[in-house]
Amino acid sequence: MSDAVTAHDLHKTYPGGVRALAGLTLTVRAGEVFGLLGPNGAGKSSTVKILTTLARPDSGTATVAGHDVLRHPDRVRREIGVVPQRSALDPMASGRDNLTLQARIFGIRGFRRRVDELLERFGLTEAAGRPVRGWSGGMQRRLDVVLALVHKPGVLFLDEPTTGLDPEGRAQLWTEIARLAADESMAILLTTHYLDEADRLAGRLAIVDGGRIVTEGTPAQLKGELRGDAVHLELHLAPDGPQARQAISHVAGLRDVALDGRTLSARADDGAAAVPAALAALESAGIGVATVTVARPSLDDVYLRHAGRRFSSPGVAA
Ligand SMILES: Nc1ncnc2c1ncn2[C@@H]1O[C@H](COP(=O)(O)OP(=O)(O)OP(=O)(O)O)[C@@H](O)[C@H]1O
Repeated sequence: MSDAVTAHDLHKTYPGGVRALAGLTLTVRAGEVFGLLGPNGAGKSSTVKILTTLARPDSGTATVAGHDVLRHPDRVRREIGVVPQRSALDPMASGRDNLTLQARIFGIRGFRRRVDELLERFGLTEAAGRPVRGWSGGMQRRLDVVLALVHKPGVLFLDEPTTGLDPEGRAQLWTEIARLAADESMAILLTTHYLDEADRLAGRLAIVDGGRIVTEGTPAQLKGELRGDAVHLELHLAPDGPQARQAISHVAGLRDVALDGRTLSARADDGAAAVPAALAALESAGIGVATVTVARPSLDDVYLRHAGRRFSSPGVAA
């Protein structure tokens, strides 16, 4: 299967010295949904901007649908659909007028049928004649996706598509995205800072942190790397952290002990069996524990392992 998107060793530093990309490399295969998962500021949007020809890297190379993004940006633009983080809809125009304008820009013949089909498929036919500003956030976002699909792109970029949507709007859009990927055999590059979104939609995903990919694989592979259970112990007092970490580092059955704020995390082949010994060790060190949880590994645990902190740490938006 050919590669729909390749990025090799992308570097980008913005004026003022903010380093957004520090050697990012990724490949999206034709027909797959690839998730780029990372917290705010990780470099996801900078990657999308380069791949969609809206920004240039300082160094590195990239191709989309077989075209070099720097040498043939016009060819790339014809092959891609982009749903940007901020909606590009004209709020005063109707849904149908927004789509018609887009179809004309791309010079699509017989676009009325295509527009009607897409409106129907995304459940927007009834609202299509009304100005977009009166639509719900979820409907507007679905129209953003439709807008990106009018010219039948082979590669679709979705930049944090569900940010700001209520749970119902998110669930509906997830269903549409999953269906799109299955029906259209289109490559989709999805950026998100929602772990559950990446888990649900991406066939493969890469975790991006500090402008580079720290790990990649299928969600199941990434979680499978983490043998056994995830044990999380929340301490009463954050300053106890280092001593608590020391205290449980010798407990039999626990490994990969990490401290983030006042939460100690560890892996265990049998979490339930290891917890009593961990609690006893902490008690004899005079350290109070507020909560204990034992769970199957999640993508959050994968993130912790590779980025060295929890996804939901202060300063890391989840
Ligand atoms: N135009 C710009 N000028 C200066 N700094 C920028 C610019 N765009 C992005 N940055 C900085 O580059 C870093 C990476 O930003 P980027 O938007 O690529 O990350 P992100 O993972 O998409 O985050 P978000 O989810 O907030 O969009 C951040 O520190 C950001 O503040």
